[in-house]
Amino acid sequence: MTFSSLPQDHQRRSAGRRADALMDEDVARSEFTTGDGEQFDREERAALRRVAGLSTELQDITEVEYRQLRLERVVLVGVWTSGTVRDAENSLAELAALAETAGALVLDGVIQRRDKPDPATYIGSGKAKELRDLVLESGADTVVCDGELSPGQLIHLEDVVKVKVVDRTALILDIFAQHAKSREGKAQVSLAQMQYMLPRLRGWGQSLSRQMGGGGSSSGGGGMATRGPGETKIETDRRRIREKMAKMRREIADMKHGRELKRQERHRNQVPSVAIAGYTNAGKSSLLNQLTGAGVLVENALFATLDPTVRRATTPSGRVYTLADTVGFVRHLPHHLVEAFRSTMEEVGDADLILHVVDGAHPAPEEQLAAVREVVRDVGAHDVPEIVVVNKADAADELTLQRLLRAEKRAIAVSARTGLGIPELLAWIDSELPRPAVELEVLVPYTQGALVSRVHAEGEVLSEEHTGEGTLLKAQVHQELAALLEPYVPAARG
Ligand SMILES: Nc1nc2c(ncn2[C@@H]2O[C@H](COP(=O)(O)OP(=O)(O)OP(=O)(O)O)[C@@H](O)[C@H]2O)c(=O)[nH]1
Ligand SMILES: [Mg+2]
Repeated sequence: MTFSSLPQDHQRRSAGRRADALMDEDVARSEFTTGDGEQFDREERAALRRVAGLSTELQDITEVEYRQLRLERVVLVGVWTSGTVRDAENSLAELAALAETAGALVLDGVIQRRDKPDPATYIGSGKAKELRDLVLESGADTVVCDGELSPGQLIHLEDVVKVKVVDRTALILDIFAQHAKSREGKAQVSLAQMQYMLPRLRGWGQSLSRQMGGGGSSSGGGGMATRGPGETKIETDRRRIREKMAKMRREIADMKHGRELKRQERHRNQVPSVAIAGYTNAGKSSLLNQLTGAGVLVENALFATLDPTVRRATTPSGRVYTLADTVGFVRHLPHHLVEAFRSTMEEVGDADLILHVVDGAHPAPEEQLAAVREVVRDVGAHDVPEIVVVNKADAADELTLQRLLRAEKRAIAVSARTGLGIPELLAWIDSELPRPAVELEVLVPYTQGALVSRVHAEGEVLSEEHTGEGTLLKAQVHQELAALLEPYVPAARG
């Protein structure tokens, strides 16, 4: 990613770029909207509002030409049904970031105020024609809609704007497909893509049948032609896809079994686990790197991480725990994907502690917190203790930080970039990890040094003394370690 994808960057840029008369008019109009519950201004309803500053087109002509060779040129369109104009613009800015992450060049973005999306064409039919003009004027080859469209809406809107129309769901699926690395991650994404594709086959099938009809089918006999060849073709395609999906589900179930075993292993060793969850681009991977020194990919792009990474880490007091990085959340995460990515969510549900990372420099961090919590609740992780880690404190404004820390009882401000607040966070993690259950006193001979190290790493050492016979330890350890130490309990040796 060579250009910035952060929504707030768009906003910053948009603030300084409102010279254009049309935009000025829009800005002026937006002052009439004061938010929820108010009757929509008539003019507002009629207008296709241009969201300023969304274009990521570069001024440098050589770079533009280079990018035009390989990137799709897109225009974004959203239907704004509730909330303030800022909410609507944020949503479209996020869509722009998603489109860029998918490798597209965003030329323009518009939103329409409506009670609900038009059942036929998503935006109103009149607006769809205006959108067609915008597409022509900007030279776009794709329209991206900020929602999940029905198969019919996609087809009808495509008929009007005469370029490819994709929705938010398809876009996110595409990003996931580009980024998934592990075999399981890849399988899950293609399963989700097939699920999304299945009800939308009709459209492709229809145009296919038209083509075939034109070419003249070779079936000859009129008797069996009660069904068009196209329809038969769709049915075969559907069946093939269903079979493939079933096969894929079985494969995923097998892979899941392997992961399950690994997790049980970790459980048996009673290594406490901490899961990092949070909205996409909040800085989860950066935090993992800060806490463990791991070299996990950090990118100013949405969904840089699509496979759960688990690292071993040590608290300041020397206790070992595992830290899992997870896939980021996004609003309106396609339903099939929530299902498909349950695997990484399961890490979250199973953890002893959740570090919920939120980007303190984002314009709407509270919304991100809420969106993540909704999914966390969905996977049954509601009783796992949570620490809210307000990240990017170096870039966030002080008021926002104060507001978040006041609202969230268990929160801490950090910067994964500068290291600010990290020692405090580590100390907090240390105090939150479950305490080992068995307290014992042992005299471990010096030949068993490895065992002493394990007590340090996995248990809690209360006192340690080096005697002539070995290390005299008073410690709290988990069951398994207690069993290994059993022979060295002085009383047992008589
Ligand atoms: N200013 C600032 N930027 C940060 C900080 N932490 C992370 N970033 C930046 O935020 C962007 C996203 O960081 P990642 O760690 O990849 O975020 P993530 O939550 O893992 O993102 P996904 O895996 O894409 O969901 C990168 O450009 C980071 O450099 C911070 O403390 N301060
Ligand atoms: Mg990441």
